Amino acid sequence: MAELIAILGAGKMGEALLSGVLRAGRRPGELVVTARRAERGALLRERYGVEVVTNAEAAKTAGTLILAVKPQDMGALLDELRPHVSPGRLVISMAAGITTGFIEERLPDDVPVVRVMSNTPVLVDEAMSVVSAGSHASEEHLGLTEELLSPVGKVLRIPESLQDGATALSGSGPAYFYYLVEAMVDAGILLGMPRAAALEMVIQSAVGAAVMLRDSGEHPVLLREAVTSPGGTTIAAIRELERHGVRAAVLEAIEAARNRGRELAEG
Ligand SMILES: NC(=O)C1=CN([C@@H]2O[C@H](COP(=O)(O)OP(=O)(O)OC[C@H]3O[C@@H](n4cnc5c(N)ncnc54)[C@H](O)[C@@H]3O)[C@@H](O)[C@H]2O)C=CC1
Ligand SMILES: O=C(O)[C@@H]1CCC=N1
Repeated sequence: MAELIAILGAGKMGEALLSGVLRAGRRPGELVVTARRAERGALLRERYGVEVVTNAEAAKTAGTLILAVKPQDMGALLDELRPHVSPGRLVISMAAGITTGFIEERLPDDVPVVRVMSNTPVLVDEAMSVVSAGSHASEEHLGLTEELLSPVGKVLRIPESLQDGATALSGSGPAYFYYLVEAMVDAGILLGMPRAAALEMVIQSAVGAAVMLRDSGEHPVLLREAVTSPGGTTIAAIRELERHGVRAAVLEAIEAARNRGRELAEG
């Protein structure tokens, strides 16, 4: 039997990964989950057919432990796991801000830790996941992590020093696009459109733009220039975006997210 994988703290991200790993062909018997609330565990058991165990049981039985709790809950979870984790286990953390050093300090010596930042498009196999090795994690551990994540999207190796930046850029990234969609739909309402029609127009424009960004091989600047006719409508909108400092706001917003990530490990 393949080694057991445990997802500890299966909330939004843990469940998204669980569903992705199952879609990728693993059997429910190859996975276990832990949950703080019994009802949450029962729901996951019913929805996916996976066994729900305690954190201690997961640590004792699983070869790979995926930590998917909030950063604020990580210290308490690691204290609970410490007596049960042996050096053979691979620990993968999905938490924002929490460094591999934070985890290594709280677990027995030499436990390999890989830090991952993924995003919610895991749910549609379009995640962006970035991975970094802790001080005891080898090429094999990075490879195992990539094997788990690649069926649910793209995976990139990055130095751990860039993890908080990646969290701000791609971990939180989907939220910025949803926010822009919301704002554009509001603009449609302002222009007198029915909400449903505005939503359809904006979503399809977003999907079309995303597919062109991914598949055309063109730089985003060239794609935008192709939409922006001389003396036309698009440049009138771009002038307003520039006048309101939207580019500077994006730079500052993403820097603020990076800085917040740095604070999270401090509790
Ligand atoms: N939501 C997102 O878009 C992303 C979240 N993340 C990271 O993923 C992690 C989880 O985030 P979400 O899924 O959004 O949060 P969530 O709150 O939906 O899930 C966390 C789950 O862990 C459970 N939990 C807490 N302590 C526990 C314990 N000791 N034992 C068992 N279960 C426990 C909670 O009850 C909850 O169900 C966070 O560290 C976050 O930084 C990373 C990338 C994207
Ligand atoms: O907002 C957060 O803290 C998490 C991490 C990246 C996306 N969501």
